[in-house]
Amino acid sequence: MSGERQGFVVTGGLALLAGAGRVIAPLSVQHAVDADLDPATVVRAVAVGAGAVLVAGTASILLNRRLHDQIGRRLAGMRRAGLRRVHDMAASTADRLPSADLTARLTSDLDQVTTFAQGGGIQFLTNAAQLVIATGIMLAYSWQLAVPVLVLAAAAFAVMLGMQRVIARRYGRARRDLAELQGTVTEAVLGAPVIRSTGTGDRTRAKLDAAVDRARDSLVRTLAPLHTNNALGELAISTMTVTVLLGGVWWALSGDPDRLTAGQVVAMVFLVSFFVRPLQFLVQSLGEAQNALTGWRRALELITTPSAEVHDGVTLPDGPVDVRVEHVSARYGTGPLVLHDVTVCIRPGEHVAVVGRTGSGKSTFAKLLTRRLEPATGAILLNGVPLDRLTDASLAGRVVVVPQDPFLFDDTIGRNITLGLPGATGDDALRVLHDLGLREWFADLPRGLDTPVGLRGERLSVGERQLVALARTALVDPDLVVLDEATSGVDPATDVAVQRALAVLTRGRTTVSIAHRMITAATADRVLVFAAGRLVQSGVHDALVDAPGPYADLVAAAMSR
Ligand SMILES: Nc1ncnc2c1ncn2[C@@H]1O[C@H](COP(=O)(O)OP(=O)(O)OP(=O)(O)O)[C@@H](O)[C@H]1O
Repeated sequence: MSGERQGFVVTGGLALLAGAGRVIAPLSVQHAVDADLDPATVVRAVAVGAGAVLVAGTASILLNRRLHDQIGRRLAGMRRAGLRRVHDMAASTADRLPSADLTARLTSDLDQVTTFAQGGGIQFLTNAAQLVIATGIMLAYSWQLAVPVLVLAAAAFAVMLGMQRVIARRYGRARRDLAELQGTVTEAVLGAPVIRSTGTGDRTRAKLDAAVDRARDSLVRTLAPLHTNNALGELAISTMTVTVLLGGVWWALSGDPDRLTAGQVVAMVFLVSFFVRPLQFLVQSLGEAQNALTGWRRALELITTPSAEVHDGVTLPDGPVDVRVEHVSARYGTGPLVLHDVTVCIRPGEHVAVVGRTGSGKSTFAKLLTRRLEPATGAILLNGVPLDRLTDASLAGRVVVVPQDPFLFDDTIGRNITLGLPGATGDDALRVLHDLGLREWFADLPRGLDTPVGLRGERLSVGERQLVALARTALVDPDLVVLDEATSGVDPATDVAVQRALAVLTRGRTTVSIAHRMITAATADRVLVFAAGRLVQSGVHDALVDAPGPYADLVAAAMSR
């Protein structure tokens, strides 16, 4: 037997023991009653009953421990795998991927599974076992009394199930209203300065009040079916008890030789409640079980989404990188094409500046080069190898992106610079800062390399964050740099430092700069001009600026600012 199957058998066995232990009590009572409460039989019955309770309790504890342990381990594994997938997706896609949403969804899905499995799930198992055993004993005692009980139970089950669906629907509505309330509160808190400065406090308060009222109303609406269901359970128990009692007594009086003994009638009455309570519980927790199952399925779906990482591809051939873009067009998701039929070659060591109006497709072009977006048509080749066949491992450190606002980890400047190169030391960081002409900037730092940058680098300005990212990039010594120039928040002194560092970094290295300032375009080897998703001009600054066309217009617009 495989380990997993053996595990199921042990779990099932423990659940049966726990369920059976509870059902022994009515049997003991029956023996005691049928022996006319003979002291010896009563003592024996009590001893058996006590033993059964002990066995049921122990089985329950063992089952609890076992399930807690196994479920905990399995869910932790799923959480790890799921978060890894979210991280991979965030690193390898340019779509506006709601990674935070995915993480929140995974967390709540798995929490749902945990809550059910560790709480209701264990009870679900023992109650199911109890239901099966109680049914078996009732049928063994008297099918004549058991059948009406089962018919009544089936009817009660059907009604309770229908009611449960209503409850689930109303709970769903309540959950949506609560989420909306949460969203409204978050918006009001985050937008507080805007709300105050625009004098729209009253409107916000009214919106908040309405959201609170909606959430309260929909929560209240769940109560009526909930109470009805509980009442239905009680009604079912009473009806069945009366049926068994009246039926048993009437039968006893009929003088039928097969009639039940007094003890058996009493035991049947007990069994009815041992039968209906679990039924009620099962119906009530069916919704939770369904939610848990949906959560489990959604988490699995996320975990098994194929990874975009390339492990078994080709290694990027050594040396400076040449880039060939052949008839490439691109789109986001299922949206329209935002880049059309772009063809361009970038020589090894060439510094190309990409310019164009906002929305013209510059960043999309950069994302394509760094494999954060797949071309819809056409191909991109690095050193003659299609980009989608290059392994992630061979691209790491050789193709590097410097975003507009680089991400820094909550650590020191030194460690943020050295993190890309395993084994790099503070001396390496100092050397690279020196090479990039950043010693002066560095000298002004309060604690040198040990200066903490804060969460996401918030203690540094955008320009300074770019300086750290440029130093990090220079230390890794990549063959292709794709740089998105910062558009704002860079003071003149830092700007000079950035330009100086850039000049060193791009020297002899294939570089694609998304240039937001004309100075960057003017100092690049070549300028690519994009307009409405098309590459409309390509050439050196001096030649383009003198010819009438989009580039000359852009330069003129920049000068008139
Ligand atoms: N993640 C995305 N999902 C959907 N559409 C996008 C996404 N990113 C960009 N776009 C769309 O693609 C087009 C090109 O955008 P892109 O960001 O490449 O332009 P850009 O020239 O870099 O602009 P900017 O200078 O403002 O950054 C635009 O119409 C934009 O709305």
